[in-house]
Amino acid sequence: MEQMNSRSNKKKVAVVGGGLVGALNACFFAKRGFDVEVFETREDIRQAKIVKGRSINLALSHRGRQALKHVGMEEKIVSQGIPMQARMIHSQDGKQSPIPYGKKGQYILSVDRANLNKQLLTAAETYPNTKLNFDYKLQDWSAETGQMTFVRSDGLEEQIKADLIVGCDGAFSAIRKQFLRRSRFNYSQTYIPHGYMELTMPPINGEFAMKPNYLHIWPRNTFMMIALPNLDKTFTCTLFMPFEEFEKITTGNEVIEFFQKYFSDAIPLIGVDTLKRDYFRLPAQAMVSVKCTPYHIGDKCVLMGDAAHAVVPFYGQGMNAGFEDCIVFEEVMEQFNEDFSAVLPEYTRVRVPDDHAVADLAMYNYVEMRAHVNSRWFLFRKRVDNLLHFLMPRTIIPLYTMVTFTRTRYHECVERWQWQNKVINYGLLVSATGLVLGGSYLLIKNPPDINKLIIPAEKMWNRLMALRTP
Ligand SMILES: Cc1cc2nc3c(=O)[nH]c(=O)nc-3n(C[C@H](O)[C@H](O)[C@H](O)COP(=O)(O)OP(=O)(O)OC[C@H]3O[C@@H](n4cnc5c(N)ncnc54)[C@H](O)[C@@H]3O)c2cc1C
Ligand SMILES: Cc1cnn(-c2ccc(OCc3ccccc3)c(C(=O)O)c2)c1-c1ccc(Cl)c(F)c1
Repeated sequence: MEQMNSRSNKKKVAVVGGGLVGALNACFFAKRGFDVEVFETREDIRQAKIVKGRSINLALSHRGRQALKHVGMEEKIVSQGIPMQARMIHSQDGKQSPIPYGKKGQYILSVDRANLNKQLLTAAETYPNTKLNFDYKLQDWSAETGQMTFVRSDGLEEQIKADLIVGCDGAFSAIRKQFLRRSRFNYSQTYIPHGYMELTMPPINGEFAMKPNYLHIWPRNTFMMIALPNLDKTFTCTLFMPFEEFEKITTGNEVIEFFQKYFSDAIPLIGVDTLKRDYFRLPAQAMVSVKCTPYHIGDKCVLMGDAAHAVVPFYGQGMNAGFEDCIVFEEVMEQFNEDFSAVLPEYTRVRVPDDHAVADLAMYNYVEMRAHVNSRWFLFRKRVDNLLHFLMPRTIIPLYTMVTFTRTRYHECVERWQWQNKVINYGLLVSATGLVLGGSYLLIKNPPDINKLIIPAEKMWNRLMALRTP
């Protein structure tokens, strides 16, 4: 049965995918008065019990909040999130070191993924010109006619047409498949060797097991773990580790041995039995990075969110970038007066460099943290970042601050970070040179009495020898 757009003179927009970005996008288009229909393959999660295999909570930061603000959802979502004002770095010896993110107002929020998705779906549904369709799986679609074929769980097919198709169907997008059949569509995907597993840290005596207003990080080079707080006073711990390491651990005792070696302080907080049980609840999940361009086909279809740019989660920006996609598209719609034939190519031109930059940043972070970052290095880097920013607040802005607490375009964050690194390296070179020249000048001007030097050195040597155990 073909459904034509006959309900209003406004064009019909079909949002494929009712996840985080699709649900938010529906609000953006509905707010503009379009005739919006959302098609989601899953059942309505507001009636379902648990959404298996998805990260349970997420870090929401400035970019995502600005998008929520545009549709009047920021306050509601922020009120249901838990602020994380600093990182809490867990060293291997169990020491915990807080490092603030910046000024008082600079914090990220731990938000529940399922709750956020439900709230956004309900917000979309409040618009009279929006309809949500669940159990609609996109099978195929035509770029020429804008006709989509959906299959239902009873096997029935349904053809539906729209003036604009917005692909928000995630990293393994069915909408994107049509793009892959076309020439001059550039696409790359990378699965990283690490997987992730989520473990729950229960409350202790009804209270959070750790300080709640922190992003807890256990950086162990190859292995990393983070913990974000939940409103029910649990923490969701995410363990990142190469799949081959996950596969080596096959018994409960091996889980405990592994945690004893790398995350010993977490064992009493998660609990031995909980740890042994949760570790085998679900297998480790894969992480993929997807980059593609262009994001549009003609004036018919545009990709947003993970369908356009799935990123590895080592910067906490995937959802924030997808939410920012919605703002950028909105800005271009305003600029080109909703003329899709102009809006879509301009959206690709403007947004691709930034989404590729955040994908590269996330991958860079993954490589950097896996290779170099243990707790000592993490602390050192962040303290240096914060000190330089304190000394030269307008010249040196930590990369993480630009990405997380501003709407500076992602690609400009990278450019500025590269420029700042040059300034810092140049400054270090000049100071090192000054030290060497100054030191040499002083040595030449007032040469030391070598005899005095020799005696202390001799005395030091004798002391060292005396320390030697027989
Ligand atoms: C471990 C992990 C931790 C993360 N942490 C963070 C974080 O801290 N902060 C952050 O900003 N981001 C984070 N992310 C990234 C974030 O989860 C994603 O960027 C975000 O979910 C993307 O939203 P989306 O709507 O584009 O895609 P999805 O959330 O994947 O939604 C896609 C929707 O489309 C539906 N769908 C799929 N195929 C079809 C079809 N054929 N027909 C109809 N519907 C379909 C799906 O059912 C789903 O509902 C994390 C990701 C992972 C894996
Ligand atoms: C979910 C979420 C939200 N933000 N971040 C995040 C990411 C990177 C960071 O620093 C990079 C760096 C630290 C030290 C040296 C170089 C780079 C910081 C920080 O500065 O606190 C915070 C994460 C996150 C996600 C996964 C892992 Cl594994 C992780 F550790 C944290």
